[in-house]
Amino acid sequence: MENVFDYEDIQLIPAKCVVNSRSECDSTVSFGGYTFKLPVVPANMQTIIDEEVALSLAEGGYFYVMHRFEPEKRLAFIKDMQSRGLFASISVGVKREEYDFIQQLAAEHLTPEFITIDIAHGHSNAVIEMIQYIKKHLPQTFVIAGNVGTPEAVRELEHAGADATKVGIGPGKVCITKIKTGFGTGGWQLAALRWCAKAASKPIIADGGIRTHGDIAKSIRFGASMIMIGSLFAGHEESPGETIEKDGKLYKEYFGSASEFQKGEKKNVEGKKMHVEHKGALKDTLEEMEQDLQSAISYAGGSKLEAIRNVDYAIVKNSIFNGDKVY
Ligand SMILES: NC(=O)C1=CN([C@@H]2O[C@H](COP(=O)(O)OP(=O)(O)OC[C@H]3O[C@@H](n4cnc5c(N)ncnc54)[C@H](OP(=O)(O)O)[C@@H]3O)[C@@H](O)[C@H]2O)C=CC1
Ligand SMILES: Nc1nc2c(ncn2[C@@H]2O[C@H](COP(=O)(O)O)[C@@H](O)[C@H]2O)c(=O)[nH]1
Repeated sequence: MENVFDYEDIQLIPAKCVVNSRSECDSTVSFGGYTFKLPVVPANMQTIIDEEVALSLAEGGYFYVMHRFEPEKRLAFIKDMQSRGLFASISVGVKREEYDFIQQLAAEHLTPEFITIDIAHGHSNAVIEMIQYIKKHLPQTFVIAGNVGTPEAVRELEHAGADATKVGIGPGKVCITKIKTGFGTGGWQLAALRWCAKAASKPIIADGGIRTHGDIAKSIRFGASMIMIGSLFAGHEESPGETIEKDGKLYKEYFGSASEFQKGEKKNVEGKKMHVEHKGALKDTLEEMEQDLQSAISYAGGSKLEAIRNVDYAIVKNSIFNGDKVY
């Protein structure tokens, strides 16, 4: 791979401003037949989202993806969201019981608007078969498949019927895949995104490695339609992770979906737990993200998100760990 870089190695180059105020810039995005306030979605992880957070995001005009780690709650969740006139967006895995679940949804004529197939190594027959199964039984559902890190994988999943693919293997803040297996896009996630986006004919979700709000604009520049974020969304009042107090300061737990804390056992562990500083209300972070993105659009010389896609950029340095500690 040539031209390998990550978020911290890139600066976008400003173009002449065409607005008189940043408030004129429109950060909304069309995705899966809906328009959302931001091209950003909190990660489908158990310390990031629960039913309450999902509800407030959908009501507020934001995209969300519910996690898949309490499978018994999914049916009621879909019914509840749809009875409120909101979209239902859930996650599934690829094990046998997930096929039964899809069949049950079809039998009950319950069609979630979005289903995300959430697997560590998404370039696999298991995911291809699940895409095909969902498309056969729930043809109206918008299927997001992942995670992948190569153009071949994007093409294969799209060809199988995925409506969007999710790119990012190992760049996450609580990820240890890169250390335990030696594989992934950790340290070069932004370049991997660009590589995958060039092959994509459908939307791409950039997943993992976002450390600053500026990284959202950089993801857009390199081909993302939507950006999935975990660590920046951990630590809010509403975040489901446990709150702890240390030396008079409040923290919230954030653990990986492949960590022993999620799995309840030490088998194939590829995630860790950390504590992030308490950050206040989620809505304040979303508002700040919107303002920062509006500002980014103005620096891109436009008034809509698309303006960011065409800006020039400079590669400023190289680093392999994206600012993270190894453990
Ligand atoms: N984005 C990322 O970088 C990563 C994300 N994760 C997250 O962790 C959670 C758990 O993921 P995952 O372990 O895939 O889910 P599951 O534990 O549900 O595993 C899904 C299925 O895929 C099999 N499987 C998992 N990894 C591999 C592999 N490398 N090669 C072949 N088969 C495999 C599993 O079997 P078996 O367990 O027997 O192998 C199981 O049958 C997900 O939420 C995922 O998003 C995890 C790691 C990386
Ligand atoms: N390798 C692992 N990746 C994981 C795990 N749990 C979640 N994830 C991925 O991380 C992103 C969030 O990244 P962040 O940098 O924004 O914090 C999430 O969406 C998953 O794709 C895990 O246990 N191991």
